[in-house]
Order: sequence, then C-alpha cells, then structure tokens
Amino acid sequence: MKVTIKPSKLNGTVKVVSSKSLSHRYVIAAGLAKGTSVVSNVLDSNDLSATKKALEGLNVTFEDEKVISSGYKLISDTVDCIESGSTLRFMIPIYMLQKEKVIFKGSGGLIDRPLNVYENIFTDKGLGFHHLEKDHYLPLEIEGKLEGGHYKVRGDISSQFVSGLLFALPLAKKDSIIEITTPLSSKGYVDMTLDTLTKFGIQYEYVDNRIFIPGKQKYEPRVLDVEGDFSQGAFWMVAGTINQHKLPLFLRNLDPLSKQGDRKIADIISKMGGYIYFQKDLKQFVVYPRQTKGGLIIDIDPIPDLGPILMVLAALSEGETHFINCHRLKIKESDRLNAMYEVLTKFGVEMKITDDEAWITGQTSLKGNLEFSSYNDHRIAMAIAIASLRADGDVTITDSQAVEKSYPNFFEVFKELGGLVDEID
Ligand SMILES: O=C(O)C1=C[C@@H](OP(=O)(O)O)[C@@H](O)[C@H](O)C1
Ligand SMILES: C=C(OP(=O)(O)O)C(=O)O
Repeated sequence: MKVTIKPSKLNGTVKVVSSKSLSHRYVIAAGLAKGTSVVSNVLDSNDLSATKKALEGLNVTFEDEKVISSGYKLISDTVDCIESGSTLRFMIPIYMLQKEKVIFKGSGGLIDRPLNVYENIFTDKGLGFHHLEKDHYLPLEIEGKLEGGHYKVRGDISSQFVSGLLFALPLAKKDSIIEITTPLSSKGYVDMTLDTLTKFGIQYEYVDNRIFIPGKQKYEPRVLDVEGDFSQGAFWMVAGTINQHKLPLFLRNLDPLSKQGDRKIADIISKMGGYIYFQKDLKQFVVYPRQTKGGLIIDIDPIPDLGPILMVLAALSEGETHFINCHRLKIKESDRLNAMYEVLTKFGVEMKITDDEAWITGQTSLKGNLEFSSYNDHRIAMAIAIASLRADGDVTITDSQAVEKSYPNFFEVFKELGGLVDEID
C-alpha cells in the first residue's frame, strides 16, 4: 500500500490505541495462568496476532476477551513471530520450559535482529540454540528444558531478553537469579514486565542488578484492561505541537501515571517549549501548536521507540537538538538512525549522524512533493506522516502498510482529524 498526504492541518480528539507492550505482557501472563483470565482492549495488530498464535501453540485459547489455559502444554512445534521482536524474545524462554524441539521463524528485519544474549546463556547451560541459516538469526531451533539457576544477562542490547526470562523463570523447577551484567537499556520495559508479574501473583525480589525469582510459582488468572499507548500517543502529541491549526489536539486513553517509560514524551515536549497538559476532569492530554526550541540533549537509551518522532520534532524546533545513544535505533525493524537521516535530509533538514549520535538543526518548514519508503518500519511511516504536516507539498509513503505492526488504523485516525490522505493498494 502507498499513501499520499496533501498538506493538512489536524484538529479534534484521538482515542489513542491500546499499548502494544502491555497487550503482549497481559496476554502472555494470562496465557501462563491456568484458568480463564479476561483481558480487555488488547491491541489488534500484526504483532499481537503473532503473540496470540504463539500462545495457542501452548494450548491457550482466545474467546473474545477471554484468555483460557488448561495448563502449559506444547501443541505446535513452530512459532512464527512475523516481525515482532517482543514475541520472539518473550516466547523463546517460555517455549524452553519444555524439552521438545521448536522452530522459531520470522520475517522482514526480524531475521537479523540480535538473539546473541540468549544464545550465550542457553548454550552455556547446555541447551540447544541453533540458527538454521548461516547468516541470519532466524529460523532458529531450540531444544532443551530451562531449569532455573543463575543467568548472567547483558542488559544493553535489548531489555526484551530480561523480560523473556522474567516471564519463564517463575515456572522453572529451581529458583533463579537474573544478574544484569551491564547498565540496563530500555529499563521502563522491564519495569512494565515486573509490574505485570506482580499483577498476576508472581513473586520476585529486585536488588541492585539482580532479580531473584523463586521457582515453581503459579500465575493466577486475572481480569485486566490494557491502557493506551504512550509510544503511539507520542505521534499525536508531536502532531499537535507542530500542527498549523490554531486549535489543540485532545488525546484520550492515556494514563499520566502509567508505568510506560514513553510517557516521558510529554515532559520532553514541554522542555522544548511545547504547550501540553493533562486535563484531569476530562481525562485527556491537550496539545497546543507551538514553536518549539532545540538546545536539548536527548538520551534515546531509555526511550528508543520515541526516536523517530522526536527527530521530526527536532527538525521543526529552533536551533540544534543533540541525540545520544542512538545505536539503540539501529537494531529495530529498520536501522532507524539511518532511515531518519535519509528521511530528514530528503525533507531538506540539516542533520549529522555518527554511529551513536545525531544532531538536527530545525527549520520552519520541510520540502514537499516527495516520495519516501516506510523502510518497512511502522515508526518511520508514522514519523513521515506527522512530518508531512509541515511539508510544502504532497508527501507519499510507499509500503505504508508497515503501520499494521502496531497501529493498523493510524491513517484512518489521521483522516478523521482532517488529514488529506489518498490510499492506493
Ligand atoms: O519490551 C517491550 O515491550 C519493548 C522493548 C523495547 O525494545 P528494547 O528493549 O530492545 O529496546 C521497545 O523498543 C519495543 O518496542 C518494545
Ligand atoms: C521495536 C519495536 O518492537 P519489537 O521489538 O517488539 O519488534 C517497536 O515497536 O518499535
């Protein structure tokens, strides 16, 4: 699919889509709890379909909002994670709670996203972990049973390795320690996992860089609701800020006290001179258009998913904005640092990058009448769409269906707000 966006101004109210990260976590924990849980407002997207299918392979069934498990049992020996890093890295240790061989598959960029952290710790424990194609991480064959014990885990490649172990180890026979051997990147996501475990009755103790997890625990079925997604709300917050409409955007379904690390977006916009606040009585964020200022150093390490859209904001903020720890952006669905460099320089923006940093000098408008690739990356597609609000002409995005990974109706919402979008199949 391809979309062409004509110069548009957005106005109105968005009910922000459900959190991808919490949807993954709640259905996984519910799937590991014997009995019936009820999880409402689970995100309906490609990534969540992959996680649900992976759970079905362990004898979990889904009926509307019900997640039903009659006990952990392997019924499928293949798991297709499509392009979802969370599904892959969360489900590997969970499938390793039994001893049979299982093949993990994936597509797009996922086949090359790192799995070396698991490879090191599982081969150390004598478990099977074999890449079936020489130059790619996937397909992957795993074999052997995770028994608990002491796991030394690097935390600087992806927090998803820590989260995956955290889901599985409470069900292992023996007690475990996860020792995080480097500073933990994307820490907010591990906090979300720990919070989910607590909600489902799992015990652990987190002291310094070690998480102690008693074995032989049981997940308890629960009734829960998935809140809105700050990583996705961020696109609308930046849209509301850079928009040339006189009126604000109103964003509903976001909890300002959420555990999501990406709720930081509202503070960053404020620090850059934006005007955004939470209106308690109406439970909504209100975002007014403002000329924002650069001059900030933004550390991407804890908030990698905000990278692309913050770069768009920097491109339209006065002065220079400096981004650090950008290597984290290179191992997502695309190399997001390079992709944003190509996108913004094509829009006419002055941008410099190294392997780990970026400097963006803002300007008042962007070039138009341009065609961009989505890089098959949902966050790049959405960032280009929001940038188009300040382009001097039409903006076309090819492979725009990439948004189906996390926000299938993104362009419909864009249109409902007054965006002029033509879609071509
Ligand atoms: O645990 C999660 O839900 C996620 C963790 C982050 O990945 P990393 O830990 O690899 O940065 C984030 O980028 C991803 O979109 C979702
Ligand atoms: C990187 C992302 O997700 P995942 O790692 O689950 O593929 C993302 O949503 O931007």
